[in-house]
Amino acid sequence: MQGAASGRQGPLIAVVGPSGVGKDTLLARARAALSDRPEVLFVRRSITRPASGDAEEHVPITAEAFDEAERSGRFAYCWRAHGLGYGLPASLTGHLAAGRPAVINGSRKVLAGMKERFPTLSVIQIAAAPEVLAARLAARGRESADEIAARIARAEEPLPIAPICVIDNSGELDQAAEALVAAILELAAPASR
Ligand SMILES: Nc1ncnc2c1ncn2[C@@H]1O[C@H](COP(=O)(O)OP(=O)(O)O)[C@@H](O)[C@H]1O
Ligand SMILES: O=P(O)(O)OC[C@H]1O[C@H](OP(=O)(O)OP(=O)(O)O)[C@H](O)[C@@H]1O
Repeated sequence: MQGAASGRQGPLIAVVGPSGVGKDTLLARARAALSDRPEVLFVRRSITRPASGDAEEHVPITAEAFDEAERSGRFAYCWRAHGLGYGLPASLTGHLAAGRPAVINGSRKVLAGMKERFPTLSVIQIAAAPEVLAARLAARGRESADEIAARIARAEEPLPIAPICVIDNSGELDQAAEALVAAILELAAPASR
């Protein structure tokens, strides 16, 4: 509780990168690897998408319920992308206020606004070659061909905030997962020491 005593917010760690790069798969690995560090919160997002059995176990929410939750301030933060709404639970605010670290799957395009809201935000970027992304999205089978094309078109968008590191997930999942765990631990350390 050192962070709470000193008034310092815990680190908020956003893992970002284009669709298909492996964010959710890597986050699931990292969460399992850090199960002995319960103070590191892996945030469960509300998304206006039905549960799909993919690597992210999000909370499905209707568009109407999302709008209402946004209006009444029941998200710590929320955004829209790819025609969907994404919300972070209000409980995140208290977790950070207690000086504890949290990890989210973030959107590249809202990083600047998120940094204003959460000054302790750090960014970890995941990268992979565009042809790898296209193959993975097709194999994942969650989006239509048109939706996949739109997501690939956004693959090269620049980040509004410089990442503290870039992890290449074009190859072996194990290697990239190890790098992500190391990066999270380094960022999480000051608040949990
Ligand atoms: N290093 C990897 N090697 C092979 N397949 C991977 C790797 N990383 C992720 N995948 C697969 O690629 C697809 C997209 O991964 P996902 O975690 O859903 O990406 P994102 O959350 O960034 O869209 C999934 O089917 C996943 O199993
Ligand atoms: O602005 P962007 O960086 O493109 O990101 C937009 C949104 O898309 C991703 O989520 P989603 O679960 O819909 O997609 P993904 O798993 O294919 O990345 C990501 O986590 C963001 O919430």
